[in-house]
Amino acid sequence: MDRPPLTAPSTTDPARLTGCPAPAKLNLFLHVTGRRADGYHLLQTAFRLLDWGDTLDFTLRADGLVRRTTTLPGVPAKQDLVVRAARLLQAHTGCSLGAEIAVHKVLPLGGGIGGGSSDAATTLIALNRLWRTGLSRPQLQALGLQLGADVPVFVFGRDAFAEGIGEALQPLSLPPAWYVVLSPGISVPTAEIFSAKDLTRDTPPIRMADFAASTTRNDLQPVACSRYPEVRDAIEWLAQYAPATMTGSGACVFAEIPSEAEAGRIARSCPPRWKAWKARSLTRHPLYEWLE
Ligand SMILES: C[C@](O)(CO)[C@H](O)COP(=O)(O)OP(=O)(O)OC[C@H]1O[C@@H](n2ccc(N)nc2=O)[C@H](O)[C@@H]1O
Ligand SMILES: Nc1ncnc2c1ncn2[C@@H]1O[C@H](COP(=O)(O)OP(=O)(O)OP(=O)(O)O)[C@@H](O)[C@H]1O
Repeated sequence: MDRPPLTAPSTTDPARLTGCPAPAKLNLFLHVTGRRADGYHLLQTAFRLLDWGDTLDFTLRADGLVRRTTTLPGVPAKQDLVVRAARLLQAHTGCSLGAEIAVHKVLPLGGGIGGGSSDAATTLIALNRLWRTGLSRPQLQALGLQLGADVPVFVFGRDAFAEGIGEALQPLSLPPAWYVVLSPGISVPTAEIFSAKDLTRDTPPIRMADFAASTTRNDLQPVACSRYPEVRDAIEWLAQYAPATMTGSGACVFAEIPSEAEAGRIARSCPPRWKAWKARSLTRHPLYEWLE
């Protein structure tokens, strides 16, 4: 069955925001160009937002408590990026209000499609509205960066060419596209891939203008494939249909497909041990208009 598109919820109830979308992202390419003194890696990447994601509900609490009302296997509430995002916004603004947060998880965990990061960004955007804390988009991007390198792009809310550790963002105009995203059913820990001895860390920087014409790749892919053969197998399977690449640090892999019908056919023919979805690109984050 087709999914309805991710859209902003109605905001008529001042105490509740229901069905706030948290879209997935793809890294169309990812080059590791260096390493900072603190161990974080300098990257160049193109982020593409997808019309496929989690949804979150927020209910105001007057007592200042932040409570997660849903469970996420393997992730205690205190470590959940949505709870951490809410507490960070509270601490940063001195806000005395709290919230109940329900996360309706659709995106696979540890998939390189930024699920946790996007949930965190949606929490920052939604609570900034519910709590009337009035932070601007750049202020929320900076706050998001404290939670993870992938959070700022979701607050930025558009496809982006990224540098730095992924936080220096320039808007990227890309034609609409359909993708098949395939999850080989495993989680790949991002830190393990970045810390691998055999990771190439000296790819020469490209210019944003050259992105489409350059030969690009995901520098994290060979490392993930050698440690997690399922990722390599998934790329090989999808590559029968179109050039296939890993997103982020894996485990998901994707390919751009010329039509929705073909993307649907490929997704349906995915081997039963894996999961595949068709997904359309987004031009803007569905909550884009909630920030100036
Ligand atoms: C691979 C990507 O998904 C590409 O968009 C991101 O770079 C990862 O972003 P993320 O999951 O938000 O990552 P974080 O939670 O900030 O970092 C997880 C771990 O990955 C490593 N890390 C992450 C980002 C980066 N530019 N360099 C790194 O070396 C660090 O060891 C860090 O401890
Ligand atoms: N709300 C959340 N949703 C998913 N994972 C979360 C959440 N909060 C904390 N986590 C933790 O973060 C880890 C990475 O999850 P996530 O799904 O964001 O990975 P990812 O798609 O590889 O992200 P990225 O592309 O940003 O590296 C999970 O394995 C989990 O332990």
